[in-house]
Amino acid sequence: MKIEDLKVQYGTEVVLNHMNLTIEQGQFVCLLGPSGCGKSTMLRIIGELTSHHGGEVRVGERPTWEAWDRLAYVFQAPRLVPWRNALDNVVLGMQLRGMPGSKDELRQQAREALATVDIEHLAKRPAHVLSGGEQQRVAIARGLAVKPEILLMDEPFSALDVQTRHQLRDEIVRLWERTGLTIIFVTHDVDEAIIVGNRIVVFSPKPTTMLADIPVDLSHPANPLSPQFQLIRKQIVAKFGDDPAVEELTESNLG
Ligand SMILES: Nc1ncnc2c1ncn2[C@@H]1O[C@H](COP(=O)(O)OP(=O)(O)OP(=O)(O)O)[C@@H](O)[C@H]1O
Repeated sequence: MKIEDLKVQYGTEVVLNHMNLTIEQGQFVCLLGPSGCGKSTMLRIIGELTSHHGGEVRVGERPTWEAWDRLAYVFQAPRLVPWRNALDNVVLGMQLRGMPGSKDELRQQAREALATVDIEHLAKRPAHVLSGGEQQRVAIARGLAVKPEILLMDEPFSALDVQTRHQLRDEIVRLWERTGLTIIFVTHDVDEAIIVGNRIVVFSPKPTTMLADIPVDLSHPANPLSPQFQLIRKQIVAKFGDDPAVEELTESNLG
């Protein structure tokens, strides 16, 4: 996936300008930066949910509007149909994508996607009675069921309680290691970025620039108590100097 000279402007405000980013297949890339710097905007552009005003975004050889079938999105809120059960929410996602197969075949694939996130046993439960963590697992299963090459995740765990957030971080890392998926993960939490990502792209506060592109050569999920973790943390925090944005990024939610 390649972003070249990207520009996004709303009215007179330029949110992103001259942004370049190349992501290789199989990377787990965290886009880290303070509120309002344009992380979600960049993700939405990759996912073709919003348009840009300059530059190019390509997935493989194709522009994003031709590559939508290679991408899946997981939002901060699970966005399930509340009266449908978990399985049928996943099937709906597949149907909206126009995936081929009979209803039974789609259901079987949906069941497999639920099993990937350990909630096959909840398949028949209506979405509105599921816990927040269970709902987010359904949302991840819905994303996986369309068999994407790139999973786009926009602060997917930030609305969850601490324990569930930790569990899902571990699970997404295991899933990434098992599947070789490319994951692009937006967060404003420096610890979360180091725990899950094998590469961290650090955005400055507005006017937004890329402050750093940091490889995380740790075994994942990374252990926050390890000296290597703390070293990378220091490296990121130093990029912000005295900027007050650093407080937001380091408000630890490690629990
Ligand atoms: N459709 C839009 N119209 C006008 N302004 C927009 C639009 N979409 C985003 N913006 C503005 O662009 C800036 C970047 O927003 P974005 O949501 O990408 O930030 P972010 O880094 O993801 O922040 P957060 O972590 O708070 O979600 C913000 O100032 C936002 O108000």
